[in-house]
Amino acid sequence: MIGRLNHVAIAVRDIAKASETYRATLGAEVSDAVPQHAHGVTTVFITLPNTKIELLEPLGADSPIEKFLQKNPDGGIHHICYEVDDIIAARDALKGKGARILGDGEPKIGAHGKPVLFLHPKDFNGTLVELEQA
Ligand SMILES: CC[C@@H](C(=O)O)C(=O)SCCNC(=O)CCNC(=O)[C@H](O)C(C)(C)COP(=O)(O)OP(=O)(O)OC[C@H]1O[C@@H](n2cnc3c(N)ncnc32)[C@H](O)[C@@H]1OP(=O)(O)O
Ligand SMILES: [Co+2]
Repeated sequence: MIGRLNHVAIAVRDIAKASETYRATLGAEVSDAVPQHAHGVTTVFITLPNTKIELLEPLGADSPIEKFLQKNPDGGIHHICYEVDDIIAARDALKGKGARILGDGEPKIGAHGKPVLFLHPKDFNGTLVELEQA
């Protein structure tokens, strides 16, 4: 079902500082920061030859990454995002196998303008999984 690795997301407290580490220390191509109000995070994407890194900073009072950063104050890997051809078919197949779809179970438009869904980390080896329609 899953296809390409779209991105690996890292939660950080200070996205400007983290972006500078990728740009100046690691020599990577770094995007501008974009507030994603529907998701409660600000994102920066680092383009690598074979995938992307998504930096996430909390946005607003109810950010879904706030608790994670309280547990991991230095930041850390937050989720991995796989592409799927048909997100509704993938969701329904996963639900049928007992996986928990987070939120209301309906896809939201993600950072790339495509539908995304999240799967509970307890169902996937302790890793929060995002699915993005290819
Ligand atoms: C910009 C849009 C989009 C894109 O296009 O790329 C994004 O990436 S948005 C990214 C941010 N959005 C989300 O993360 C949405 C989905 N997340 C959630 O619904 C919640 O964060 C959560 C995963 C259900 C966690 O809820 P929370 O209230 O923060 O914590 P809990 O205490 O309820 O956690 C339960 C359990 O799971 C463990 N956990 C939590 N987060 C992670 C994680 N990122 N990776 C691995 N494990 C995680 C947590 O430690 C708890 O475990 P126990 O302590 O053992 O109970
Ligand atoms: Co993501």
